[in-house]
Amino acid sequence: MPRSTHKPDQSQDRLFASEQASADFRFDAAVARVFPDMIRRSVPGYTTIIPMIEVITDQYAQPGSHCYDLGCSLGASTLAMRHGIADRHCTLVGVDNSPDMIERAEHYIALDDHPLPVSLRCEDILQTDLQTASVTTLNFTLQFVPPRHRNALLERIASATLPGGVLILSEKIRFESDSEQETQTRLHHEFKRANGYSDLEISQKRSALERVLLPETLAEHQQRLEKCGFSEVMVWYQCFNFVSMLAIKSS
Ligand SMILES: C[S@@+](CC[C@H](N)C(=O)[O-])C[C@H]1O[C@@H](n2cnc3c(N)ncnc32)[C@H](O)[C@@H]1O
Ligand SMILES: O=C(O)C(=O)C[C@]1(C(=O)O)C=C[C@@H](O)C=C1
Repeated sequence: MPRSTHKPDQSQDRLFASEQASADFRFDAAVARVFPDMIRRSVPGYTTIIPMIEVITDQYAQPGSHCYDLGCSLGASTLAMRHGIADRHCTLVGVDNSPDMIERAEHYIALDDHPLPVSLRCEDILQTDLQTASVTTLNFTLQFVPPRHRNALLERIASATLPGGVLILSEKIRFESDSEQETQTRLHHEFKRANGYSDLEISQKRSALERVLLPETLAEHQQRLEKCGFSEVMVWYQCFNFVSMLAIKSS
């Protein structure tokens, strides 16, 4: 009998499949390698949110302004912004502090045949320079920023945003009501199960994220966005405990 030539798919997320000592989740080389598969199978609505970032960017990108994708990972949200900007003359910047993510993002961006340049910065979004912004995206990034730094970051984004400009903020949220928290978490875990994750994978990833992904309530997000200088805040998408908001600066 010939030996099987079947090779495991290196791009499939099996990172939590075998029993392991709990360590904090990090955006390292192993995560970067499987990230497209991981985020699609873990975040309900991710495959809807990405194309809608293009639609929203198309509505709000102002010629001559900057557009920022903060925590761009492999550039999925950056590319959606690039296509939304189309032929307007904007400066598109993707920022991530994981060198493993930025290295792979360079590759994905080069494969996307489009004339608008993308400038990638391997920097901390808490430090990166922001100016004359019309569209800024934080697609599942703020949740990883330590809570004590979130206010200053959003103030900096709001003050760099031009009148009529927007912030697209997607986050995992928690709920005030224990019963809703329990139900929405169960539904999220069912989504992961339906996407082929085992109970062991779900529980080990949950432990790894416990100290690094710190969700807040929708009310906390909305109040802070308004306090930081956005005049209108709305939820444009929600699936279970994952939401995306649009925060608009008045024109
Ligand atoms: C869930 S991923 C974002 C997914 C991506 N926006 C997308 O739509 O595919 C979060 C990213 O934020 C980055 N990140 C977290 N904290 C950061 C910080 N302080 N500065 C820069 N990047 C950060 C991580 O390295 C990671 O790549
Ligand atoms: O909350 C979870 O269980 C997740 O796996 C979510 C999440 C995220 O929201 O960013 C966590 C880490 C990875 O970036 C992919 C997905």
